[in-house]
Amino acid sequence: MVALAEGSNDAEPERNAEERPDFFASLKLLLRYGDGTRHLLVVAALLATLAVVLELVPVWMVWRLVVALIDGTTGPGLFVSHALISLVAVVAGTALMGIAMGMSHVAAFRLIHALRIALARHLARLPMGWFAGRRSGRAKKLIVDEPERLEALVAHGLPEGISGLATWIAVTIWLFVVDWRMAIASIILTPLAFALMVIAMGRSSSLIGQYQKLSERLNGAVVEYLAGMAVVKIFNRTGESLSETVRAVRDYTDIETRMARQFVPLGALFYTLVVANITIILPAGMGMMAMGWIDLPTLAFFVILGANYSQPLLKLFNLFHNMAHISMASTLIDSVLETPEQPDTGARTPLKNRDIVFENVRFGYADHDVLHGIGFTARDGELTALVGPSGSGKSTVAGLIPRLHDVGAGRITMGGVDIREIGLEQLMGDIAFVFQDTFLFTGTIAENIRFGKAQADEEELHAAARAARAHDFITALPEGYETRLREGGASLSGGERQRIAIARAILKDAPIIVLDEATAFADPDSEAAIQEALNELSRGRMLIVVAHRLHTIMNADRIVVLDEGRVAETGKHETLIAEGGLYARLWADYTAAQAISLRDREQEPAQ
Ligand SMILES: Nc1ncnc2c1ncn2[C@@H]1O[C@H](COP(=O)(O)OP(=O)(O)OP(=O)(O)O)[C@@H](O)[C@H]1O
Repeated sequence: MVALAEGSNDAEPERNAEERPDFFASLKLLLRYGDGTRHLLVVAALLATLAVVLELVPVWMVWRLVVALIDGTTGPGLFVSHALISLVAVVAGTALMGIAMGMSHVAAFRLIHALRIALARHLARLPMGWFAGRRSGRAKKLIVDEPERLEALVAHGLPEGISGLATWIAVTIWLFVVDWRMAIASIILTPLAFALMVIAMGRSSSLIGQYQKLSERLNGAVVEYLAGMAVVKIFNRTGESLSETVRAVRDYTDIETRMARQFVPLGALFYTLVVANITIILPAGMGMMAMGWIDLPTLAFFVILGANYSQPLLKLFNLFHNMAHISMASTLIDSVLETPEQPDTGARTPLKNRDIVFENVRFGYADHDVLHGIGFTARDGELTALVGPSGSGKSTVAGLIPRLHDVGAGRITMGGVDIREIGLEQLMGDIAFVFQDTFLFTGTIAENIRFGKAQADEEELHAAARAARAHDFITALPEGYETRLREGGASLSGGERQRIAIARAILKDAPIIVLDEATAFADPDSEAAIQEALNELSRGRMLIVVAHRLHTIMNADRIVVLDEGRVAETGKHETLIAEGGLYARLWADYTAAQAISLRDREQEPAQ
């Protein structure tokens, strides 16, 4: 079978990115999204360098005092002045480092903010196929957790690393100017330390792909466990349902431990070698002094300064330790931002009408084909109904109209133009979509309805809610339109949520409404209210309805009957009934089910 999945190709670059981190990805992000942060970072690095130099002043002062002691030129004044200079240098150094850190943190937070916004915007422009198969925990991790990792690099790593390195290079040059042989003795361990650190980073980055997958699995497992809490409780399956979460936690701990085991021994050696140069300086210096190559003050200079000046490099330890994580996060962010958006011509296309025509449309989700050559016409201003057995592809057909997915083959036209040629803004402006599973955001009811038209005033808002038969139940709530909804609108009934979604669509006032009818509502009153709301919605508009309750579409201008991803029949209710085909069978089943439910309802009071 031909795979028609439109989203499957988009997933590839990111999947590859999961395997190995790109150590330059953070830099790439910083260059691309770091507007307003780069100058802060340059100043922060300069201030931090100055601070590190100032931190070395007391060491220099101690050396001068030692030299004075050796020369016998000390006096109380010298001690006091050197102590004062050291004090001023330490205070100034601490203050400058504080300012530098403040600036680098501001830069980091700006960058993280810019990345989160860019990710959120970009995700909204990706084809829905990209999201298929990705657990919601993963998307949350991508926007919330991954950018956070850059804080360690931008706020700490860059200023501390640059200042540490700059000072180290400057002091090394100074050491060479004083005595090149002793300078070699002072620095000989440092390149070794860095070589070990590079090996340690290589080791931990070999596991980072696995780490990434397990940490996403953990996020997904926890999010799902919490979201499915009601089911877990009802089926009393706390133990079993926890097992996936427990496994995810255990595997995550294992990989963290393995990474630490790979990194820590070499990392600890780095730490030791950076501070161990005194063990070379002392014996080498004593030997050279014995041979008369250097004098005592020079030895003192190297013992005091040479042994201390590499210390700022230790601040790089944490950065190196986290570098694999940071680079992996940046690589993932970069690969998502590089994923091509849903194609959009951006064109404003004049249309002669809004007839929607499916021409031999084929489509499949990632793992299987669902539509096999769909063809039908939904005329402007008419009510077209999509009906068929469960799983026949009705919701999929409806979702193709606002391009939630793009067709695999064939085409869909509006007013004679392929909908992929029409700019998304124009297409989305023309279509309002009411989903089967209404999603309401955390926020007030008013905000949720205004999702249809952000600038709508109160009058328009109430009019839309009235038309959607939602006004009465909203005003009956203690806080009315200002009632805050929890995530997904969990505090409302299914019917109430659907009516808010319809109010949203009415407020949007789009000429085409695509409605994926919810399969069941809690009570007949609610169902009647929704029916009225739908009638209101269809007034003067073109309506395409995925219908389950067939009496709602008896008057449809055209009923398209789907069966296993194909159009089985098309026509009006009476004609289709007369033909005695699939629709007639569906109608017979539906009316029989209605009769049973009516009988049950009539019997209820007697029980
Ligand atoms: N997001 C998805 N990813 C993968 N497969 C999907 C997805 N959505 C639907 N399907 C599959 O596509 C087929 C058609 O589903 P669709 O929801 O379009 O049917 P339907 O006629 O609307 O069903 P129902 O009346 O039960 O809502 C089914 O086999 C379903 O399992």
